[in-house]
Amino acid sequence: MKLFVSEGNPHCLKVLAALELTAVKCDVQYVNHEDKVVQFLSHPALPAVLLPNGQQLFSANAICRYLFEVSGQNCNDHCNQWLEWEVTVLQPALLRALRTAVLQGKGSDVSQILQSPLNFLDQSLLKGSKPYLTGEAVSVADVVLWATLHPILSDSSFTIGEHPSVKAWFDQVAAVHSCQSAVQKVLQGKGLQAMKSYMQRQPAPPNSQCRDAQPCNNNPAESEERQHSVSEEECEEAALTWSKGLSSCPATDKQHPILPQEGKRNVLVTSALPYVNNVPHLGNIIGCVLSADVFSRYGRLRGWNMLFVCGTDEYGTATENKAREEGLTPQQICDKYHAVHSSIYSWFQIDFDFFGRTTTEKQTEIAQNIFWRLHEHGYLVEDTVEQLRCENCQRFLADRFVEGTCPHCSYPEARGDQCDKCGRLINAVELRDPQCKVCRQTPVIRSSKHLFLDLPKLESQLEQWLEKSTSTGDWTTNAKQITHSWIRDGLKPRCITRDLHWGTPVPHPDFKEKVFYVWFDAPIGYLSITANYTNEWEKWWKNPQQVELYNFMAKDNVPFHSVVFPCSLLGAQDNYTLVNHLVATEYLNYEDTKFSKSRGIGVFGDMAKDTGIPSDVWRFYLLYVRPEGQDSAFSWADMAMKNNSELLNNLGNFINRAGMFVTKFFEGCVPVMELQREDKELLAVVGWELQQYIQLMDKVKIRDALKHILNISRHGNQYIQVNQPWKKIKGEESERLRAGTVTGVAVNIACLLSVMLSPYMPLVSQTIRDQLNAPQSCIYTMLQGGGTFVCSLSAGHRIGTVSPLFQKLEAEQIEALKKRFGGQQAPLQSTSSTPAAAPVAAIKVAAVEGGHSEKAEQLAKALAEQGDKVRALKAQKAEKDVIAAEVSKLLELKTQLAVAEGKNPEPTSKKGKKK
Ligand SMILES: Nc1ncnc2c1ncn2[C@@H]1O[C@H](COP(=O)(O)OC(=O)[C@@H](N)CCS)[C@@H](O)[C@H]1O
Repeated sequence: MKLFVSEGNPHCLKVLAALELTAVKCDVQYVNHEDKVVQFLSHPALPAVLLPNGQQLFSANAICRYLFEVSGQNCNDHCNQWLEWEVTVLQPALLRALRTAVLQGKGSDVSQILQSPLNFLDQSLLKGSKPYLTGEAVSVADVVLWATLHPILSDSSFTIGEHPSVKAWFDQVAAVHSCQSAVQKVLQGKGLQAMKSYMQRQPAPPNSQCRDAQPCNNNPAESEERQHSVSEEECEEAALTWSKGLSSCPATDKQHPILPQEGKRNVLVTSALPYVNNVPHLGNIIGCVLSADVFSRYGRLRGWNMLFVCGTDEYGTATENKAREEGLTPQQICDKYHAVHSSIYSWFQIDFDFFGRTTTEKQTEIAQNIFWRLHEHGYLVEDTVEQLRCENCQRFLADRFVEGTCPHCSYPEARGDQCDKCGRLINAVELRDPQCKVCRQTPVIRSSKHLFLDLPKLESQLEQWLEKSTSTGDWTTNAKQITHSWIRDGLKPRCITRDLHWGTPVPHPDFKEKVFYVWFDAPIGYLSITANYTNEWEKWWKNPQQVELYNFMAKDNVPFHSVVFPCSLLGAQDNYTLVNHLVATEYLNYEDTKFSKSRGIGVFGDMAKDTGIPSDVWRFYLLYVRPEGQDSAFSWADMAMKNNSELLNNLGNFINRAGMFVTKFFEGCVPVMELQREDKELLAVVGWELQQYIQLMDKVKIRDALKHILNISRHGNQYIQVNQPWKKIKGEESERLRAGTVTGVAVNIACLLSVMLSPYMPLVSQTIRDQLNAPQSCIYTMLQGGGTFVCSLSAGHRIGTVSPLFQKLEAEQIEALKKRFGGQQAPLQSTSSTPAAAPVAAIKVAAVEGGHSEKAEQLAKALAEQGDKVRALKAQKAEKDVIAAEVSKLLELKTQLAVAEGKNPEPTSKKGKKK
């Protein structure tokens, strides 16, 4: 066996380390970077190994794996997964980092490029709590990842943030003698500079940002770079794929009820169930239903057997309050707002297979069944709780409906769960002078017996399941982190009953006046909604062997889906399907503030349709700014800009031009195409973008995948611009032929774009296919496997009538919309004659708005947001220091507001405040 390596080649480091570590017998030959060791490749590929049977390996990871296997150390699934991650995420990022550092001298960019993969590695090592990646001993995965990271992590001139687990692991592997010796051989003690000559010979890497969790770089210059690095083989392969044309597709019409099928990928998709007591805002829409819809549509196009369910979450205090506010019964509120939700989602083209609700008999039946199973297996415990009860309102008060004087700092407006002044957590019964926030009467303390889900008893089962689910499924990083922090802090029993009327009744005779807590009840809604769709619901929900479950939500919902609900199902011991892929977004904010249902801040689902902007454009923009990895913001000005630049000038312009050339220059029929090198390069680049799109969509990176669609139309526009078919069509025969080829390739790219757009902009996608008269099978063919870009509109194909797809959004129009819709939520027409009571927070804001300056208004807003932030952090059980820092900002804002309102910044007496 012979191994060929070159000095200064970073890929050779891992191979030499693996060779020494495994002690496999092998001749090592040093060659130049340009030497073509593997004859049948058009470009030099090093390292390479010549095996005893004459075959060659020329992927560094494959060589390492081979060496370990020969020495009897096989790579298990976990190890394979790390190798996969290294090659698809870490290595592209590292090469980019090396490129910027070594060739462009921009060492400061390295940290940003590597932040996301290093965070991921750090978290995984922390969670795995083993010295090495796959266990107690060094594996091929450790060698490969260590070698990739070595050039950067061993150079102290880079500051790349704190990754304590990575550091400990890296130092351990670096201390292995074989690794040190490999470093010496490859870098010759010259550090990064040893790699300069190798790096200079490498083509610019593809836009690898889009492969990991970082925001996608949408820079056309980088796409151009990718085009220049296409090899001869890639061109030929792309042309061969293209020439295969369409394959016939199986029937894709949905047959209800959709049930799991043998031999199919059966995918059950749930979107979090939005609360029925209000109109959903844009944050709710992107956080759950729209994201789930895009993934379900994509899955269907891929030929997976998908079922997508959702519905309204209808029980709980919030509904009771809304009913009181609107002078309706809770049931009337549910009926009214369920219809409002349905109509909003249908306008947004959310293609549920079933949109149900939680106030149904099936819900009672299934929730009570799970309850009894938990009871039977000893996972419920009783405890007595002291609560505040308002005799005037005749109900126990949830924490957020009581206010009083803080027992710690005497602040008179402390809430039932915390004091906004001193930041301490409060038990509502400890408040001095408590008041019911609805009627302002003084509540009394009553003891009440409740049932608790014994989470500590279920903890080990939960951890075992989590280990498997998070390592085999696609859980977003925030979902893993939030879950991890809950487990880290230790699980406590959780109360699952409430002294309310509006809820699923607790069936136990000792608790017959009580109902289930909404967060025990709501996720059971997924099951009952499916049961209302089909009697055979258990084929989805008691079938983990055959079904893969995706849950879509935003970060605040995570612990209920990753800890509490799985514990309910595990404890019930009925072979329930548990979540395999927990997909949580961060938050979408509104301009520079937070969406707020109670204060009516932001754009709400019902307003969107009144703007006159098509629902596909709303979908596009929300998906373009989908809070993947970090919070993002809806901005009117940005929406107009993205519409005008990306949809109109880029995507729409390309598709329209391609179609118009066919219409104008070729009488509506796709011309003959004779592919040249330049066309094949484009096919390869477009094929590569398609593959990236599929890889990202498979991993539910919806926002990043969208950027690849836009890259394709950018490539297409550039191709048209360079080739100028409108000029060539007037030239000689060969030029006219060239105009035909360019037009034919372009219109086929337009067809591909319609397929890729389908999950995002269903109407626009269908309109493009109608305009191109494209065969239905194009969708099926192009999304098969890892993505195949074929010629679907062959020469002679007659297209339909082409017309523009998008309209410009003018600055004045957007300003007017912002004024009209950008502030407060318009009240929905109430069906009762009683005027709707304004929520408490809204009254406070209104008071400030009425009497004081704009500054006070801004501060009031900021204060409310900061209050939300503090509460969210507490709910997420964030670190104490983090909470304390945010509480001190909150207090500072409070003082500033008091000053802006001309008041004494010290807390005023409650009596004075009320006046
Ligand atoms: N600002 C936001 N950005 C993204 N996603 C958000 C935002 N605010 C909330 N959400 C998510 O929306 C859905 C629905 O939220 P809602 O408060 O109406 O309902 C619930 O949280 C529960 N009824 C869910 C029971 S399964 C949710 O996923 C939020 O995380």
